[in-house]
Amino acid sequence: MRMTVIGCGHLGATHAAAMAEIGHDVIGVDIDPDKIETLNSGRAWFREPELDDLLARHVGGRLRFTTDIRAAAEHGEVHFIGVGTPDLPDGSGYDLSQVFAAVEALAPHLTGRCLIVGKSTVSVGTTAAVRKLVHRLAPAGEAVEVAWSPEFLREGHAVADTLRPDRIVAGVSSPWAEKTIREAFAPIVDAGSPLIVTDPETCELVKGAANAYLATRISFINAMANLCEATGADAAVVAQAIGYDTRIGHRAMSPGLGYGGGCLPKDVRAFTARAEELGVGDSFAFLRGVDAINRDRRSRTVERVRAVVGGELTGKRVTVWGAAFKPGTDDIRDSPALDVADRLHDAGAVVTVFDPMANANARAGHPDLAYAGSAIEAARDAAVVLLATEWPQFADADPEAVGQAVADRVLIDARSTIDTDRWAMAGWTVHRLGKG
Ligand SMILES: NC(=O)C1=CN([C@@H]2O[C@H](COP(=O)(O)OP(=O)(O)OC[C@H]3O[C@@H](n4cnc5c(N)ncnc54)[C@H](O)[C@@H]3O)[C@@H](O)[C@H]2O)C=CC1
Ligand SMILES: O=C(O)[C@H]1O[C@H](OP(=O)(O)OP(=O)(O)OC[C@H]2O[C@@H](n3ccc(=O)[nH]c3=O)[C@H](O)[C@@H]2O)[C@H](O)[C@@H](O)[C@@H]1O
Repeated sequence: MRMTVIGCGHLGATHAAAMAEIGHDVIGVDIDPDKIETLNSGRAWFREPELDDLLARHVGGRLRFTTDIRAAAEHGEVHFIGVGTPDLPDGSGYDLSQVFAAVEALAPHLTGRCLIVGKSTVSVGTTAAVRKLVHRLAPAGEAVEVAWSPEFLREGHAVADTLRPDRIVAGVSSPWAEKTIREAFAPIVDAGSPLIVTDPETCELVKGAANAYLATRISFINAMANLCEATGADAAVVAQAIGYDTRIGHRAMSPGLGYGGGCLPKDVRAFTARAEELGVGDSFAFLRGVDAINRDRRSRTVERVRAVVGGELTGKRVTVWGAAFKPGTDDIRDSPALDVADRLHDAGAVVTVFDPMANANARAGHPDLAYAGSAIEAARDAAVVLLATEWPQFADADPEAVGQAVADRVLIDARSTIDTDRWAMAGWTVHRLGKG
């Protein structure tokens, strides 16, 4: 099929490359010429495992990128929308301006039958609003249909999650839209991923529900972490023990510093705001708690560092291992690690950060912090090392080699990832968040 993907960021560039991989003829569109130039050279403008291989394989063949929305409009039978949907600064919902700008740019060039498929995360009711706009602006009128098929990929696993998703969900309004979506995703469905076809409202709510539920699990175990820290108990063991119940499971249950990134935090807030707008805010009041617990973990982490260095941060050398919001990416959007690093810096600590992938983005966005080229270099003369992003190379680091760099062998594991005994054998005092 001939397809376009509008918005070539973490979601869109990955989706475009994956659609080419399964045999479609794809044009990716973005408003940022620098991103387009990088993508047309066969690599992504951000770090994502496997993505550059796919881009290198297909760019110049059945995949190309452009800023020319008109050319793209003429090319596509299916137009995916993958632009950003940040939350509004006052937390009252999504800022949908990128979605509406993309549709306003695309629709006037649509002169024949085609399907617009939203992939961006939006609140319930957005498909209907987009459909109305499209029918007003497109010369082909109602021959242009609008469906939604939200994305569930995780950064760091984006390619695998797109090519072999746990499920695909599509919200459609006609048999033709369903048939077109089935054709678009056929190779993925044939390989075993279930495709759930539903109405657009249910589909929009599936995405909101999934992220709200994942965030709730993480905040639940972090509320347990608060309780464990107050009682001398161990939240990691609680998570492990309850997780053996197959109804509960072990994933998205790791206690520590809490969730960050460009999605879970804003999606929880926007979902809650939309429920309030629709008069069912009381049913989702607990999600305000989920968000509050998550924010509080960052404050508690700062306080733990302060306590460990003796109550006064001014002039104390603190190493922060990690800047990305999670391992496997250079994405620093709403990164818990950098938020804590900033707060430590603001409280007078001398903070040095190292991240295996995200140093450059962190330096650009947080220029007041100091950065090092390796985990050991970052630890030089430190009074405490804070492991803030769960990169495996931090857990695997040689405690003796790091020990020779630091002033004091004191480590705070904010991600429940360190083998405490191994570090203790090398003379380290290890504090683990979630353990009293
Ligand atoms: N990053 C992720 O892991 C996932 C993201 N999502 C959702 O996907 C959407 C996109 O997120 P990301 O890819 O992370 O954002 P991003 O910020 O990486 O990418 C958005 C892209 O859209 C481009 N853009 C903005 N306005 C445009 C327009 N009018 N026309 C064409 N391009 C335009 C931007 O230049 C940027 O390259 C959001 O709704 C997000 O919640 C959903 C699942 C996973
Ligand atoms: O809508 C989205 O954009 C995506 O949001 C998340 O994906 P992602 O943000 O890439 O990362 P996760 O692996 O879910 O981690 C999010 C945050 O939670 C933290 N986390 C994760 C798991 C855990 O047990 N504890 C915990 O604190 C991570 O460190 C990270 O900061 C969802 O997992 C995806 O399914 C979804 O598509």
